[in-house]
Amino acid sequence: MSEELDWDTADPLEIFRLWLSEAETAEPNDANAAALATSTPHGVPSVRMVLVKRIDQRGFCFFTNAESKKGLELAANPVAALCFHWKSLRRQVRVEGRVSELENSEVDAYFHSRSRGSQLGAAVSRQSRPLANRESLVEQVQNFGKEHPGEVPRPEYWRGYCVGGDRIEFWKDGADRLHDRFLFESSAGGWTKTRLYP
Ligand SMILES: Cc1cc2nc3c(=O)[nH]c(=O)nc-3n(C[C@H](O)[C@H](O)[C@H](O)COP(=O)(O)O)c2cc1C
Repeated sequence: MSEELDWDTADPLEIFRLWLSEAETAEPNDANAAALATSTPHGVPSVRMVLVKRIDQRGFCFFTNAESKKGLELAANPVAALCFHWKSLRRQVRVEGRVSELENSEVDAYFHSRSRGSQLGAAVSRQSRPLANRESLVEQVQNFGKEHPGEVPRPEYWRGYCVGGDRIEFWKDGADRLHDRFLFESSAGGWTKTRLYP
C-alpha cells in the first residue's frame, strides 16, 4: 500500500485523495474517471464512465443530464456504485452508497466554470436519446450559441449528483494474487475497517 499511509488510523477519504493524486501523476489522462453503476427499481443494472469532480462529506460527485438513462435510473432508485481503476498503479477503489443531488447554486457555478464550447454542448445534448446525425448536433450547438452570445444558461436538467461513500473498498495488487483489500464501512461511531480475502 502507499508508504505514507498509516492504514490503522487513516480516514478512507484521506486514503482516496492520496491514491487519486498518485494516479494523476501516473495515468495518461482522466485519473478521476470511474465506472458508475446504477439500476432500475427492478434491479436491471447499467454502467458507464463519469468524471468525479469533487469529493467531500457528501460523497463522490459528478455532473450529468438528469434525463439520461443514468439520470432516470437515479431518480427512480437513488443508490449507486462507482469503481475507479488505475491500471498504471494496479489499484482499484469501489464506492457504494445513496445518491444525493448538489444544490443548484453549486451546479451553476461549476457549469459556468467550463469552456463556452462545453457549456453549449451540454446545453443542447438530449443525452442518451436518438440523434439523427452529427450535422444536426453541430447545427444545434451553433444556433444555441447565436441565441446566447453572452452567458450560456444552464439547462435545468444538467445536474450534479454525489454517491455517498457508505462503503469504500481499496484494492492493491500483490504478488502471487495475494492482493490487499480493505473495506471501510460508515457507522454512527465512525468507520469500521475490515481486511478482506483477495
Ligand atoms: C472517461 C469518460 C468520462 C465521462 N464522463 C462523463 C461525465 O462526467 N458525465 C456524463 O454525463 N457523461 C460522461 N461520460 C459519458 C458516459 O460514459 C455516457 O456515455 C453518457 O453519460 C450516457 O450515459 P447513460 O446513457 O447511461 O446515461 C464519460 C465517458 C468517458 C469515456
